[in-house]
Amino acid sequence: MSLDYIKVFAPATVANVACGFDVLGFAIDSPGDEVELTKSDTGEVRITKIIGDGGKLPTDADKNTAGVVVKAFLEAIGSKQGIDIVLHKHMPLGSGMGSSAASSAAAVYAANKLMGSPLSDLEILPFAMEGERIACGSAHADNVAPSLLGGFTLIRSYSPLDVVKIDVPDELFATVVHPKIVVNTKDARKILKGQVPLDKAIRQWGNVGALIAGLLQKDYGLISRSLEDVIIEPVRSLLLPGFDEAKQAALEAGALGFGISGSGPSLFSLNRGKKTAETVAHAIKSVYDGLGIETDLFVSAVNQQGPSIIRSNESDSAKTI
Ligand SMILES: Nc1ncnc2c1ncn2[C@@H]1O[C@H](COP(=O)(O)OP(=O)(O)O)[C@@H](O)[C@H]1O
Ligand SMILES: N[C@@H](CCOP(=O)(O)O)C(=O)O
Repeated sequence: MSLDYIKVFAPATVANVACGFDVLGFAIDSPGDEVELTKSDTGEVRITKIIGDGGKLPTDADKNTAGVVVKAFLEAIGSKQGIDIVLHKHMPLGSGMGSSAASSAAAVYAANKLMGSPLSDLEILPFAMEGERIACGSAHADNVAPSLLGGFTLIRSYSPLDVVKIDVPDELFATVVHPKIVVNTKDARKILKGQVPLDKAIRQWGNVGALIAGLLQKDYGLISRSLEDVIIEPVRSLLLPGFDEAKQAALEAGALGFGISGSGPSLFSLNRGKKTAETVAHAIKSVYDGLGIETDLFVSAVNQQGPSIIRSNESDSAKTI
């Protein structure tokens, strides 16, 4: 039986991880986006339905990340296959949890499977990056790489693309708090300065190297000392009400470190143990409760799986036998 229909989930992500602007990111278990892809004989890639976006997202396949990545993938493999896409959005747009990237990762992973997996997961990453270009004008990979490959990823180089997966300690848990305000990645990139003073660069690359060493050596003290961003956070935190108070509350509640998730407004902390991660989540929530801003809380280990197949016409037919 040929694969004609597939439904795939891809996870939300925390990009930057404090010191690693555009180079570090990790996946969490939930939330995430789902896509359903069905082969058609139209020869076109179409977004036929979007559920859960409140009507905010474009259904034009050239404007929605899910459509853009499938088109880029089909073109690269020289296929004229028609594909209909149903997108289930489970994340608000402009959340800082890699909402646009989760759609891209799910869609390109599903398309590759539907076409018989001609390419590896690493080979389809550049198509997922094209989704980010549409979403925010920059083809950064620090959300799409962990969403597509799972785990904690480091982009050593963009040209040529060189992605490294980093092992993390089992006891490491992330807290992600989404205050219900919107920050568009495009806008949050525009306010950044194009140049970095040497003293700040020295401090930042020291932190990136040490964070990776801390993760690999399971050295929580080193992880904690390295979760510091002296370049991006001082600028972007000005956009985020309650940021300083939330940071203080998270650190007092036992977080190893705290920062902006992606371009915000979501905030993240890394913690030793699930219990601490939950305590930290509630400490941050209290700050936002005090400001009258609603929050969604997520606590998760680093998701190692990346995308998962929820169903397909093959799995459906296997069930009916
Ligand atoms: N499938 C999609 N999911 C989310 N955003 C999308 C999608 N397709 C296009 N976009 C556009 O991307 C922008 C949101 O992306 P971004 O600001 O990076 O949010 P996030 O930080 O949640 O990823 C919006 O302008 C939205 O219209
Ligand atoms: N490195 C990017 C990451 C943006 O993440 P998002 O989840 O806010 O889209 C940046 O910081 O601009």
